[in-house]
Amino acid sequence: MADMTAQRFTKGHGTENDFVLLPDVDGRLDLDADLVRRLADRRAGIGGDGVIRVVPTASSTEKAVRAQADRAPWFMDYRNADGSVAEMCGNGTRVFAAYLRREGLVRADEFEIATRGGTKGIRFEGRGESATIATNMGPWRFLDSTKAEADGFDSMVLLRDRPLAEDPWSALSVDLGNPHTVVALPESVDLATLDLFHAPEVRPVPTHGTNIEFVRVIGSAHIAMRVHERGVGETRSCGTGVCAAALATSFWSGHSEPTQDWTVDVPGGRLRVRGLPDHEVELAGPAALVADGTVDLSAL
Ligand SMILES: N[C@@H](CCC[C@H](N)C(=O)O)C(=O)O
Repeated sequence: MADMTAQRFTKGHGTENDFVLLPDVDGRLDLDADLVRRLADRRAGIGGDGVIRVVPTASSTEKAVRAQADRAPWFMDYRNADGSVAEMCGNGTRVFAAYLRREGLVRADEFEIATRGGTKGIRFEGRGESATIATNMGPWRFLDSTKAEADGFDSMVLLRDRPLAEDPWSALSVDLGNPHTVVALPESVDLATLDLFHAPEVRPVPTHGTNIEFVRVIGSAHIAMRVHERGVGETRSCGTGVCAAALATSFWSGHSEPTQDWTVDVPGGRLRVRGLPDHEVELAGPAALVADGTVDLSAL
């Protein structure tokens, strides 16, 4: 009899935003929040910012996902390290795409994948491990476009270690399928020394939580960013966050849509953000698959 607790996995990352990939070609794996937390645990498990189940779209239990099956045969079932489910993961799309290609599950240079945030287009630029992978992240929007247009900001962010007497920082909420709050750091604040260990406070409190990006402009269409991710904590990169940061900064510099490519430096590397027609945005960067193995799920 097959050992049902022996599960194959691949470890991968996109600009050091790291994931445990679990192939589930029969759609039989019962991936609950507790199992995700155990797999993502960096001491007792394999370790990762998130877990990605690689599953045929048609086998998903989620109706909105199954509806994508005609265009996108594979579903990126993404979970945060705390076990919560998220709509989208930008870096995850590239790692997922690299895995599908390496395993021969997809052979084309351009194809679509299913996510909870809708179908996303993938395009390989170049071949081999050094290929850049571009994801059409689809449509984006400011959560409160009226406020964005009027004030440039719609919320406030305060770090837990900063005295309450200090002014909170102004921020803008951007929806990339998942929620983001982008902070334009005042000149006097050093991005590198921010303490992002604790979740920053956001006002008004976002209904479904938020990922929070801290941004510093370092050149023409070039920013540096750090992020505190919903359901994870500080990570070394966040693809949807990088798009939100570039879109917000471009907006603050007077462009309602990005008019040129933006370069975004994160602690784990560098990513490219490009505005696309129809209010869509593209994210491009590397993906690496670094280890393969088998995990005994009953031992976690
Ligand atoms: N790291 C991801 C985003 C993952 C989901 C996020 N933590 C959320 O809960 O929305 C990315 O690369 O976009």
